[in-house]
Amino acid sequence: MNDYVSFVKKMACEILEMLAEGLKIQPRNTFNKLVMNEESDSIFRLNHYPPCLDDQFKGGNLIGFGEHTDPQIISVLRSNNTFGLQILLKDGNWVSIPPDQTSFFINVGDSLQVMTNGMFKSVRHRVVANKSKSRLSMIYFGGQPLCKKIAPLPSLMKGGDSVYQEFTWFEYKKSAYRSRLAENRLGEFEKIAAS
Ligand SMILES: O=C(O)CCC(=O)C(=O)O
Ligand SMILES: [Fe+2]
Repeated sequence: MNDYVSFVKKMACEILEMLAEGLKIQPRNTFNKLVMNEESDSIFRLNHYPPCLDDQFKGGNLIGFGEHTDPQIISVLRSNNTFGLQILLKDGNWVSIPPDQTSFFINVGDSLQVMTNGMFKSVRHRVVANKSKSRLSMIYFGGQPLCKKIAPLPSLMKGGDSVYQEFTWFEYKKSAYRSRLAENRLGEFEKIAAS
């Protein structure tokens, strides 16, 4: 397991470096150095969703993991071949992500959304229970140290305004623990546009 975590951490860092390069951010290690920092608040989670019998569905979706956005910078998910993960589209529809045990599913976290001033979105997702098969997933969440300040990068504001106030990862977590899973945890840090 330690080997797997080291591998996905390295991959997450390489992806973050490529993102910075694509966005012409200098230095190129702006994002990945946060995850590589010895004090980075990264976690690894294993989820198991047992199959749910038909009569528990009562016609609707039975939720295995409620809707939310991932808080950290980047999430690297792998699952078995069981459907369940869905993402919310802008039009309000949920779409299923086809499971593929040979692929990684990469998610932008709230922190990356803030650092890119909303250019990259942390997509809302959830897991619905499967009627016949159990789902297993493992996710590495690459985060920053608790004391690190999170704010939009000046080079990405291009003369526009910052959409978020600066806050520390510790402040985000403190406020997230007080909130419900489905809440927009960035709401508290959004700047109100002057009218
Ligand atoms: O189990 C999954 O596919 C996703 C779980 C998830 O979104 C999470 O652990 O944050
Ligand atoms: Fe998630």
